[in-house]
Formats: sequence, structure tokens, C-alpha cells
Amino acid sequence: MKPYHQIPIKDCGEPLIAIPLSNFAVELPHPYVKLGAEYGERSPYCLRQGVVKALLQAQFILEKRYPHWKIKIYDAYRPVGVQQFMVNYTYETLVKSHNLPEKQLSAQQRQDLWGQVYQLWAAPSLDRKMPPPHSTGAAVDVTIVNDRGEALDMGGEIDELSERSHPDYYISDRDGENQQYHFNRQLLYRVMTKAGFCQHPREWWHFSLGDQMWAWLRDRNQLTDKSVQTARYGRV
Ligand SMILES: C[C@@H](N)C(=O)N[C@H](C)C(=O)O
Ligand SMILES: [Zn+2]
Repeated sequence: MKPYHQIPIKDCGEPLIAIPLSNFAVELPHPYVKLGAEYGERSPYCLRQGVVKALLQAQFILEKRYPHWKIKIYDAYRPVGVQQFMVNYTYETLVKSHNLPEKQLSAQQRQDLWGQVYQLWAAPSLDRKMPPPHSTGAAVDVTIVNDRGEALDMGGEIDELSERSHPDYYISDRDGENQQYHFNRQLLYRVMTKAGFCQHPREWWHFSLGDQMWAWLRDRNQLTDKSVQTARYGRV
């Protein structure tokens, strides 16, 4: 259980709608579909109506300052089944990277590896009081591409299991290249938060609006008067 799971959810009932992809850049084919994840009848490129509106606002803010630059959508809606698939996939990839058959791992080694997985991924819980953020249609993983269609270098990859995923990893670096990574991350942070999103404290690419994490972060960062915040989006 994460601290944000204490936040009560009062779902506002807004529908999941297709993201108007022509306004953005998109990672295609979808990275998790490529790995074999099954989405059923819903596309990964949909979000709650209010979240799509905010994402369009973020795109507007970006292109006002940088004409023809685009927010690039890596992932959006994710059913709990896909969350489970990605959690398992990440664990199996970690095991392989240790060059050991899973059966030979000690209980401690297994526990450590699962700990690393859950540093990055939310638990694939079916409990309606603690939905994985992407299963609410309120979370989106994004980066930025410039007017030549090139992704800005953020000094780390989306979904990277490392310290470099921390949004402020390069903050105190005065070295030229690392400073540029921090600048690029700051640009993404600014356009998304100006549109109302909150950023995951450990992942430079993950933003959400209206889910439990968002309500908890707003409370923590004192962005609201109310001491008890409520999430407006639960599991779809
Ligand atoms: C791992 C990344 N793609 C992500 O979305 N992480 C958050 C915490 C999640 O799993 O909801
Ligand atoms: Zn995410």
C-alpha cells in the first residue's frame, strides 16, 4: 500500500475518450502491445475526457514557446491485466539480467527483485480503493519531440529501472550535457504542471490529473486549501 491509497475516490463518471493523436507525437507501435500485452476492446491511447483536455492545453503551452514541438505519448490507459503483464515482464527481465534461472534465486534475492519492480510499477490491484494509476484513465507517460521530430534527450529512458528516472537526478550537475538533460526535464515538468498535472516523484515521464496520486501530491505540496483531498477518477 502506498501513501496515496489513503485518498478517497469519488468517481465523477467522465468517459474514457480517444486521445486526438494528430495533435501529438506518438510512440508506435505501442511499446507494451509490441511486448504482447492484450488490451481487449480499449485502446491504450485513451484517457478521461478532462485529462485529454488538459493534455491538449499542455501541448498548446509547449507550442506557444516552441512552435512545432510536440508532446510525445508513450503510454496512457492501461487495464489492470496489462499492469499485471508489465509487472511480470519487468520481473522476468530483471531475473534474466542476473543470468540465473528463477528457480535458483534465494527468497531474499526474489524479494529484492520484486522490491525493484515495485519501485517503478504500481501494484496490479483489483481493489477499487487502490487502482493502478493508469487503470483510471488519468495517468499518462510522456516526453517531448522537437520540430525535427527528434525526442529531447532526458538522460534516461522511459521505464528505466535506475536512479536516473528520478525527475531531479541531474539537478546539481553543472556539467554541460547533464545540465541540458535537467533543462529538458524541467520543460516537460513546466508544460504539464501548468496544464494541471502532477508529476510522479520518482519518474520524470509520469504525470496524472485527478487520480489518487494527484490528490495526494497536491495535498502534500500544499496546492490546495482542503486538508482532505478526493480523487475524481477511480478504476475504469
Ligand atoms: C513504470 C511506468 N510506466 C509507470 O507507469 N509507473 C507508474 C507508477 C504505474 O505503474 O502506474
Ligand atoms: Zn506512468
